[in-house]
Amino acid sequence: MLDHFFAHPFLFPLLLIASSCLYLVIRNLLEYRAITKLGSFAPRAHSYLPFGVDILYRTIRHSHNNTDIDFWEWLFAWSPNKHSKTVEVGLARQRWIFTADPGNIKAILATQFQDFGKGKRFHEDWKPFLGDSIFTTDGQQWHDSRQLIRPQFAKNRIADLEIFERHVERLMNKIGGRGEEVDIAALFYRFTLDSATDYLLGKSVDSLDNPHAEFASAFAEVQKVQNMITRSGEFNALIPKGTYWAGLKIINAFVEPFIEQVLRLNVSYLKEKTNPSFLDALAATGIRDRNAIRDQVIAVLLAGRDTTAGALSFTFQELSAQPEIVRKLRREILDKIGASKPPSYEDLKSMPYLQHVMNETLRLYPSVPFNVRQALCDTTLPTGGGPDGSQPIGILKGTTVGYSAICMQRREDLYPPPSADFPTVSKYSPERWDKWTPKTWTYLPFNGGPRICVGQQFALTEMGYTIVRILQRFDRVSKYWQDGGAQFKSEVILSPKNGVQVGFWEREIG
Ligand code: HEM
Repeated sequence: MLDHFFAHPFLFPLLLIASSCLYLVIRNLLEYRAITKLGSFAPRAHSYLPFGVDILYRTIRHSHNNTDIDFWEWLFAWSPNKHSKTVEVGLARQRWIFTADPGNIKAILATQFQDFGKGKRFHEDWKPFLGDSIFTTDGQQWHDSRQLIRPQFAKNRIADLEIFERHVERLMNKIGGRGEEVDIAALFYRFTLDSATDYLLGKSVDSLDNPHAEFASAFAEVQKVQNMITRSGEFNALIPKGTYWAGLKIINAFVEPFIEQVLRLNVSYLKEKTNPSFLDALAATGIRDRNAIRDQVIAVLLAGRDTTAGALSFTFQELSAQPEIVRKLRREILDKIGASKPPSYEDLKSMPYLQHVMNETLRLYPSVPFNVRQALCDTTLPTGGGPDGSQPIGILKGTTVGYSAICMQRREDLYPPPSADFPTVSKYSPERWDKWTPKTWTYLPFNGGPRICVGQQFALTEMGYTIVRILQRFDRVSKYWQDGGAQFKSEVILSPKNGVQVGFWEREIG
């Protein structure tokens, strides 16, 4: 037998290739049978190279050019039915589904919540940064974190606006009042870091006053590398991680003394404490595990900081381009509380135009534009399959499903036709909210279902408070940023690509 191999040197490699091909054919057949037993296939985006290498290259190119939205639209164009935005792709031998259909997103997030989760891979990739926190886990582990964290965002906890006042005052002191050019986005990122650390730990990192503070730089670096790790999937071992480990050391060294301090206090004292920080409140529940506390605090910091800063930045980008919105918003603010009194939680809620401005920002610029879930069992998605795109799609355990709030919220077919009251979808117009409410599951800046953003009210309060205080002091906003080109980038969280250069004009007193 061995003689044959030596006599025919190509026999062994040929046999190897043939058996690999046979294995692949059988595997694909079995997979095909399993999927068709559950439902249909979605229209497929074709690749012209093995393993979808051309599509992988396309993803990387679009991500590099900050045109991810164009990549998703390119994918959706493979669907023959223009009202179905669900397609599938084979990437590195894995089947991926991409969707911007409200029915499918509702299934992933709510009606079939148990079937889809963040998955093992996400947990592993994020473990060094966020451990076993609310952000990285599924099932019981996630549920326990959610139970622990949710009460900290109850109305009575977020209606205390003292913290925002402290930091917004500092923010405004960095803005000249004679139209001087300032990158307001850069200031908002420092402002939300300061207010979030103050709220979470009871002590701010004060990055508005010390922009190069070690913590701020370390946090930014860790986020950047984490994003690269997440995007590179199977190949993440190739990402250099030196600055990542160094950054984590700095973050932990900053947070740990606060944890040590709070753990020295007894639970009954913490329960009675007036104005407790998030950390105090966590420790008051009796939790004593240092790592668990650290993970939850960092997770909430990550979830709450860039999201709110980005949304504030886009708001002022749009306000600077449309002075009539600034005038109308100021009128509402002055009528409601005047030019100097800080707004209360109730004041903010009773300013409809302010609420419409924030809704409109999050419609065009949802902070988490692209998101992903993994099928935790064999299941289906309700729509997008079959020749006319109306059949359920069969989904096998482990399939990755990408879904996009930004693509869905920019779909013209999900809105009323344009009219005098309702401008085209791409226009920033808070007025459209006067007589219109989006159909359910078509507007999801905070996600939906059991995993809906736990900080939604905190975020809207912080944003509203900041907008009101700025417009009480300044009555005009000049636009210095340039039109054209990609205006945003999406490294997990959407942010303005080149900052937001504007100028503020202090109102004349007297
Ligand atoms: C404009 C501001 C914000 C937006 C648009 C936003 C949006 C979102 C979205 C889309 C998710 C779902 C992520 C996922 O499951 O994959 C989420 C989750 C979360 N958000 Fe927010 N967020 C904002 C601000 C905040 C703030 C200020 C906090 C806290 C201070 C916060 C805390 C959280 C937490 C802890 C989760 C995880 C919830 C869970 O998995 O159960 N967010 N947010």
